[in-house]
Amino acid sequence: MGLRLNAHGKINLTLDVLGRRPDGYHQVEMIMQSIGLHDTLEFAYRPGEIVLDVSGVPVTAGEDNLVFKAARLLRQYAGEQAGALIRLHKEIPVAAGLAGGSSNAAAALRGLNRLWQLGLTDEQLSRLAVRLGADVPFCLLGGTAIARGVGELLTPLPPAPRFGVVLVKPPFGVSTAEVYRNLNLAALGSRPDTAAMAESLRQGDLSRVAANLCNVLESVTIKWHPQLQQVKEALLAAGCLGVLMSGSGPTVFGLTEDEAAAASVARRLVLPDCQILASVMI
Ligand SMILES: C[C@](O)(CO)[C@H](O)COP(=O)(O)OP(=O)(O)OC[C@H]1O[C@@H](n2ccc(N)nc2=O)[C@H](O)[C@@H]1O
Ligand SMILES: Nc1ncnc2c1ncn2[C@@H]1O[C@H](COP(=O)(O)OP(=O)(O)OP(=O)(O)O)[C@@H](O)[C@H]1O
Repeated sequence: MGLRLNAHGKINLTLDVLGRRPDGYHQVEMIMQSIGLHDTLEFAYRPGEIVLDVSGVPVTAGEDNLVFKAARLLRQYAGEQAGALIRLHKEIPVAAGLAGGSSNAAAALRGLNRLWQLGLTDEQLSRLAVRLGADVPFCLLGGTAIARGVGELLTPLPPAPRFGVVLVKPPFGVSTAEVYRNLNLAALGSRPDTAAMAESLRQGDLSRVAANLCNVLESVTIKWHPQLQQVKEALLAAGCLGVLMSGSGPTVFGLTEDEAAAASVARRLVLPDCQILASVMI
């Protein structure tokens, strides 16, 4: 297999919801951050058919896999004679709030654009990306960015420090659609200060970054799963400087000075049934 791409997960350092649109989607303002944890996609040309082979964390290999959907979308430009064998190896937990599927879709768009020599620009790919999911345009861009609109209007921020990230994935998933649907916009409680978070990142000030972590979707997911509050407390007790739920959850993350400190916290944590991973902001 000639072409190999990493598809990185993300965490949300802030997540604010500004309103509900007539189509049911929500206007958001959030600071998104890529992390080292990644899946891998390999691409080889195959005339006339798209074949997807999945290994690692179990996920559908059928037509509802986002890699398949991305390939279908791009094939409109390549023609039916174009095809590919795509090998997807999954490490990112599924339905976790880490954009695993979205990052796979973004990597599929990038990989097949190259494999089929389509020459689509980043802007063209981004317009296709949002049709696959609100997080997919960010996953194409990567790094650190403010996302607005439904998540597709991106303002890149300077590269953030490589702070360590401890990820705790409880033994259940949540539906992003259900979480948004149950959000009470009239009673959001504390809201993120996006500008203050962007400035804290620019200064590389971990204690200020920690103090500005805020995600309004916690009000829904933690109410449904109060054990997430205990996970947050356990991460703080184990030495993380700040903790937050990522996206719609249920993964909770803690921040440390660097990846080695994250690995040390991950080794010390005892949270039965939870998956615990050490990673880094990239
Ligand atoms: C929670 C986040 O992951 C934070 O980055 C995103 O806002 C969600 O991104 P995503 O999972 O890629 O979202 P999609 O797959 O496009 O949408 C899943 C469902 O979430 C809801 N949704 C998503 C994004 C958004 N801005 N408003 C919404 O209301 C919609 O009900 C949608 O049917
Ligand atoms: N390649 C894929 N990897 C993971 N999940 C996929 C993939 N393709 C389709 N899915 C489906 O997408 C749903 C959401 O999975 P995903 O891991 O992307 O969730 P998530 O991390 O909560 O995403 P986000 O943070 O973007 O909301 C799952 O129900 C899963 O079956």
